[in-house]
Amino acid sequence: MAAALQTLGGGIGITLHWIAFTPTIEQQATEEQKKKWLKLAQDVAIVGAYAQTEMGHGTFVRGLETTATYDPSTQEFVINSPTLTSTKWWPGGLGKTANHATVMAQLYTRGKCYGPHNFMVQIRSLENHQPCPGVTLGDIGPKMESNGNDNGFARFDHVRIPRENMLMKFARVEADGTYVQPPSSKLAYSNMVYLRGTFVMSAAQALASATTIAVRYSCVRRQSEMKPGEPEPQILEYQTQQYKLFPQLAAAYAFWFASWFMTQQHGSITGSMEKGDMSGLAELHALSAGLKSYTTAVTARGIDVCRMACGGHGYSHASGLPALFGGAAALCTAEGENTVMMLQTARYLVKCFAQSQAGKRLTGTVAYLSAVQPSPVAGNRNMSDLGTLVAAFQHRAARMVRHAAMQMQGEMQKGKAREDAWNSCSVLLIKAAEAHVHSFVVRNFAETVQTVEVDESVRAVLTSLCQLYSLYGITEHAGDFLKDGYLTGRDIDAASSHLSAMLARVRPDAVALVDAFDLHDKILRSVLGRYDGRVYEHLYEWAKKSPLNKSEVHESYYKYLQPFLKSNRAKL
Ligand SMILES: CC(C)(COP(=O)(O)OP(=O)(O)OC[C@H]1O[C@@H](n2cnc3c(N)ncnc32)[C@H](O)[C@@H]1OP(=O)(O)O)[C@@H](O)C(=O)NCCC(=O)NCCSC(=O)/C=C/CC(=O)O
Ligand SMILES: Cc1cc2nc3c(=O)[nH]c(=O)nc-3n(C[C@H](O)[C@H](O)[C@H](O)COP(=O)(O)OP(=O)(O)OC[C@H]3O[C@@H](n4cnc5c(N)ncnc54)[C@H](O)[C@@H]3O)c2cc1C
Repeated sequence: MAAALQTLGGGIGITLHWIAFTPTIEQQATEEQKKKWLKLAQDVAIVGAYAQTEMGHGTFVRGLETTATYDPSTQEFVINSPTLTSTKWWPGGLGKTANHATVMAQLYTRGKCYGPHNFMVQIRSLENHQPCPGVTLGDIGPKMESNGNDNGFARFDHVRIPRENMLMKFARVEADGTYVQPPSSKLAYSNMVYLRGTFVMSAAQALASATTIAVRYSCVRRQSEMKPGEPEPQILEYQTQQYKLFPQLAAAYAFWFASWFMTQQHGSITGSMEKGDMSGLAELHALSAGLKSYTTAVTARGIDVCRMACGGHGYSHASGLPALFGGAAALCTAEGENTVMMLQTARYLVKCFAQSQAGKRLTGTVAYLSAVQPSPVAGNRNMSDLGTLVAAFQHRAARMVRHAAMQMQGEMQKGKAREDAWNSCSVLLIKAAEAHVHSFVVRNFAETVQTVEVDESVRAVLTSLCQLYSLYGITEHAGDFLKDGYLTGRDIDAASSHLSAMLARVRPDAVALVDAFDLHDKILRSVLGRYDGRVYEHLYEWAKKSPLNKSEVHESYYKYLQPFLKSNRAKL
């Protein structure tokens, strides 16, 4: 049943039940509370939404307005939406599907506010699905994509819930209203860290789908003449088509491997946190925020490149690419707007840079910041060597982090407040954080292809893909590498020619590389990306099913066109 509903997910907004509501119970509820709600959620005996964002606040969680005020006389929390802008707005499934929600609200007890905490609130009757007393619900209306999901709104008019409905794994309120501090105030945000980590895999899968569609179609589609008189070639024979698609294909693999690392990191750091060791939380937050931001942004752009690479048929919903793009675009905003997330990573990098300046040896994904950076040397580097490529990306990131941090320090030395110095350097900070995440993705890609247990012939293909991804990044951001002379013009030229060679080397394996994603036609939902390649027959069948083709002469002719034509002809 649960599995069936999981597949139904895209239809009635149950997706967030699985990816946000249930994990929030797992991560924020006590063992006692899990006994009460977790199995109900896992068996879909209740359906939940993750209700955090409000009409007036999504990014700034500390600014949320919904209140949860503790009443010791009845040992209840009173959930209230005090203003219009406090209306919960956007949560998936909230409009019509969910009968429960974890509601993020400002906790008040004994007249003091302790910030945002999660509360379990039943929002609809389990008998007739009507909204519970004091709860107003609805759908927020059509969106860019994913209109099968009822992203909804909710207002609470002094709704009373038992004290035990506060998710109390970390922070607690005792029966008399005493607030018990959590080990870290940010543990209330831990489910967002988890969800951001899952977005990295969502991005990888979306880019894998788009490249599967575009590469397969590029082998079916023949167009133009490469040489006069010769048959029209597959469009994948054009170097420009390879230059559009293969870097996206390489990025799909790179992000897939990055999501493996993210999942492993999340498991080990949250495992340590369970034992009270919070030391890894800051790195986990910075990595998940940066990777989520970087991979979703590259994926959204990459899917649109794949759409354009399929010409007119790419613009048709038959291709599946517009829907993929709409879904990926949402990933750039949901679960932490990308700019804000990348600034969180920048905040961590500036902090680490200051620590390394004070002599601390850095570890983890920022270790390279305290490594002695090789001084810029003349060209003649081996630009096809993965070690050389990884070092170049780390040098670029370290230089940009140092530059942004020093720029900020300079602003403060001129007398600017820290917050003003931060704001006036935030474009530099974003670029430095992006360079940092990019260098992590390249390093992780290189380490994975060198260590993953595969046949050597497969390793060779993956190595070419990793070189292609890295060389594409260097040529696309050449200025960053040239700025301090670490790479020379000759190195960049060498990178470009190696990139061309990699395009040709990947070409014979391109279809195998997308087939390896093993995405069934039912998942791809694309006429252009069909496994059997029978595009044109199925494109025609698909078009014939268009609702407009139900009648030979559409009713709009009689209503609008016929009178319009008639009146125009009468004037002749
Ligand atoms: C933008 C945020 C992070 C700001 O939070 P705030 O409390 O204001 O923190 P500061 O920026 O002041 O930093 C203070 C301090 O806290 C650290 N920190 C922040 N967040 C975390 C965290 N999650 N884990 C650990 N540590 C954290 C930060 O690093 C600072 O540490 P210092 O040592 O430097 O002092 C916050 O408002 C935020 O997360 N906003 C985004 C909201 C969001 O993600 N909403 C998602 C809603 S659910 C959703 O969209 C679902 C979608 C599903 C779908 O569609 O599929
Ligand atoms: C498809 C979809 C599904 C969603 N599902 C859910 C859900 O299930 N549950 C839920 O609770 N929420 C959900 N959301 C809401 C989502 O989490 C928020 O929209 C997101 O966190 C962005 O917040 P916002 O809308 O307030 O954007 P804003 O923060 O208002 O962004 C507007 C602009 O302000 C900029 N900005 C904001 N703060 C800063 C800053 N400090 N520094 C620099 N620039 C800044 C941003 O970069 C952006 O350019 C969903 C949203 C979408 C699109």
